[in-house]
Amino acid sequence: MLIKPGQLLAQIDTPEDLRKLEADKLYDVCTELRQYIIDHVSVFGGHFGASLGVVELTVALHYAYNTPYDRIVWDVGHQAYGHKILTKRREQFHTNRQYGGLSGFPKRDESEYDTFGVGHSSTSIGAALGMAVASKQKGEHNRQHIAVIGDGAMTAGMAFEAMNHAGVSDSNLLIVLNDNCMSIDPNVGALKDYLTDITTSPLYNKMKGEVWNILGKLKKVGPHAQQIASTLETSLKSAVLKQSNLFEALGLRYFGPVDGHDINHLVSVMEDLKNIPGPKLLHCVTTKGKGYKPAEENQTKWHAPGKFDKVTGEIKKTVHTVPQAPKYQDVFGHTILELAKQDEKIMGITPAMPSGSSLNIMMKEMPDRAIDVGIAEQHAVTFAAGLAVEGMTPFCNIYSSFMQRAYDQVVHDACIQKLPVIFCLDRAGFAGADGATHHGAYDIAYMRCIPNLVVSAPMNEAELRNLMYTATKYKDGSFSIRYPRGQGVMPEWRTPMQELKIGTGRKIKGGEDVAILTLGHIGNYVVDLGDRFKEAGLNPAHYDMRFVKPLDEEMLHEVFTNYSKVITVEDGCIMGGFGSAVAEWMLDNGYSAQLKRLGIPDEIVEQGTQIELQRYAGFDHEGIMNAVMEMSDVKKLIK
Ligand SMILES: Cc1ncc(C[n+]2csc(CCOP(=O)(O)OP(=O)(O)O)c2C)c(N)n1
Ligand SMILES: CC(=O)[C@@H](O)[C@H](O)COP(=O)(O)O
Ligand SMILES: [Mg+2]
Repeated sequence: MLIKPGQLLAQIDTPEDLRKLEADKLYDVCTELRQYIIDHVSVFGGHFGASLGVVELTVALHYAYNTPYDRIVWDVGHQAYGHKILTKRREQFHTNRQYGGLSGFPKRDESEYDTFGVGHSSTSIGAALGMAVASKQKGEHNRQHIAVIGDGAMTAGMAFEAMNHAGVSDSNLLIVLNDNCMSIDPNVGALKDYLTDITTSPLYNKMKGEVWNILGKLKKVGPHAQQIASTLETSLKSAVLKQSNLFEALGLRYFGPVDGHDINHLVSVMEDLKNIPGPKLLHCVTTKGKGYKPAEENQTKWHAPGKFDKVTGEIKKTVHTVPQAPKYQDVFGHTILELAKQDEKIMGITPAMPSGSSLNIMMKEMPDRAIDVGIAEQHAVTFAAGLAVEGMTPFCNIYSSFMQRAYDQVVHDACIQKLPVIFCLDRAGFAGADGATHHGAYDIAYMRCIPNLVVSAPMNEAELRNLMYTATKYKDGSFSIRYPRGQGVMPEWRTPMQELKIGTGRKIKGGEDVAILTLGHIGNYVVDLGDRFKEAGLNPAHYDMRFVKPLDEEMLHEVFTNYSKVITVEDGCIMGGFGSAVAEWMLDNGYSAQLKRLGIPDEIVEQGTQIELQRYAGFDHEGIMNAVMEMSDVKKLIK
C-alpha cells in the first residue's frame, strides 16, 4: 500500500529540491511531512512521537545547511523519519523497519545523508565532533557539523564526555538540543530540572534578551561598535551567562531557548549560527508528538504505539479468543514487586526504560525502591553495586544490547567484588524490527566469561520467576538472567516460586540417537516439534540447560555418555555462546560427539520480525527440524 505525499513533498526527493523552495513554502512542507509520517506509521508501525516532534527542526536543518556536505548526526535516530523521507527514501519509506527494507535508524550504508549509524543513544556529539576535527585537519573550514540530541539522550555520560572535549576544541560543531522534557517515559534527573529552569526562568531570559538587544543595536551602529559589542558580549557572557549556564561553562556558546516548531525562526537562527565559529549549542523547545493530539497527550504510549487508526487515534490491538501468555517484561515487573513486598532489601533500577522493562509496575507502588536513573547504563550498574555494598538486593534491568555499554561496570564494580547484583537482561536474542543495534546477540558470550557471575536463561515464565527468586538468595557473587522481547508461553504464569539449585538444567524428554540442548525460550520450539519428530521417525532427547554458567555437569555427562550426536540451540551468537560453552566442556571432559551449534551467525543481522530472523539464522522450527534430520541422516525437509 503506497501512501501519496502532498504536492510539495512529492517534488522533494532531496534536500537540494527543498532548498530551491522559497522560505515561505516551508510551513506547508512541514505540514505535509508531518501528515506523511502520520499516514505511514499508522499503517506500518514504528517510532512515532519523536519524529513528529522534530518535523520543523528536520526541515530547517536540511534547508539552512548544505547537506550532505554539511553533516547532520541524529542521536538515537528514532526521530529521523522526516530526515529519511526528505533524503531520497520517501517512496521506500513503507519498508521502514521491515525485513530487507529500510532500517528504523540512520545507517551509513543506506544513504550518504546518514552520516553516522545510530540506534543506541548519546553518540551524536562525539561522532559529530570527530567529523568536525577531521574536517579541520583536512582544511575543510566551511563544512558544518551538527549533532541533533534529545534531552533524554543528553542524560548519558557519553554526551558529557563529548561536550567536555568539544568545549575546548575550536571545531565547527553545532549541538541542537531537542528539549521536549521526555525520554520514552518522562525524562528524569537534575539536567531535566536545569533545562526547565533556563527555559522558563524570566530573569535569565530577560537578562540574556537585553544583552542580545544591546548587542544587536550596537552591531547596527557600525564596525567599531561591533568591536565593542563583541567585547561586551564576551565579558558579559563570561561574567554572567557562564556562571549561570551549564553549557557556556563547558565552553559551548549557548543559544536559545528557541521554539523548535517555528520553522522560519529556526531557519534564520541557523543561518546566523553558520557564521559563528567554534562549538555551539542551540537549545530548542519542542513537543514530542507535535501535531497529533493523542501523541501529544500520552507521549510515552505514542513513543512507539504500533499501528493505529489515524482518524480516531485508536491503537490497533489483536483480538484473541483464547487467554494469552504475558510478555516476559510484565512477568519481570509483577514478580519483582511480589518479591519486594516480601523482602524490603529488594530494589529495582532501570536506565530510562521504566515502561519498556515493566519496572514501572514496581515504580508505581514503591517509587522509593524502583528508580529510573536516566539513560545511564554504566551508572545503573555501579549504582546497583553501591546498593549491594550496603546490603540491598538490587535488580538492575538493562536491555541486553544496552548492557554492552556497561560491560566494565559489570566486571569492575560488581563481579570482581563478588557483589550480589542481579542483572535482568531483557530483549536478549533477536529484538526484531529495531534491527542490528538492538539485537541482544552477545550477552551469553560476554557474560559467561566473567568470574563470580551466574548466567541463566528461563525457558518460560515460571522459570523466569524461579530464577528471580533464586537470585535473591544467591550472595556469592552476581546473577544474570536473560530473556527475550515479547510473549512467553504460559497464560497461567503466576506459579509459586521455588528456589533452584544453581547450575542445574531440566531433562524435558529422553530419546535416542540425537540430544538437543537448548538455553532459554527457544526450548519451546523443540517441544512444539514433538509430533513432527514422531512423524519423521525421529526421537531426539531434549534438555533445557537453564544455566550456561555454571553448566549442569552431571547432565552433560549423561548427554555425552548416551548420545553421539548433540545439537545446541540458543537465541544468541554462536561465537562464544552457549554452544561454545558446551563444546569447551565436551573437549575438557574427553568426549568427542558430533556437535552442531545453532544460533545467531557471526555477522550483523538487520531488522525483521523475530521469526523471520530466526529463520534466516537457521534456528526457527524448520531450522531445528532440519538439523535433527541432518544429524539423523534423514533427507532434509527444505533444500
Ligand atoms: C544506550 C541506549 N539506552 C536506551 C535507549 C532507549 N531509548 C531510545 S529513545 C530513548 C529516549 C530518548 O529521549 P530523547 O533523547 O529525549 O529523544 P525524544 O524521544 O524525546 O525525541 C531511549 C531511552 C537507547 N536507544 N540507547
Ligand atoms: C529507539 C529505542 O531504542 C527504543 O525505543 C527501543 O526501540 C525500544 O525497544 P522496545 O520496543 O523493544 O521496548
Ligand atoms: Mg526528549
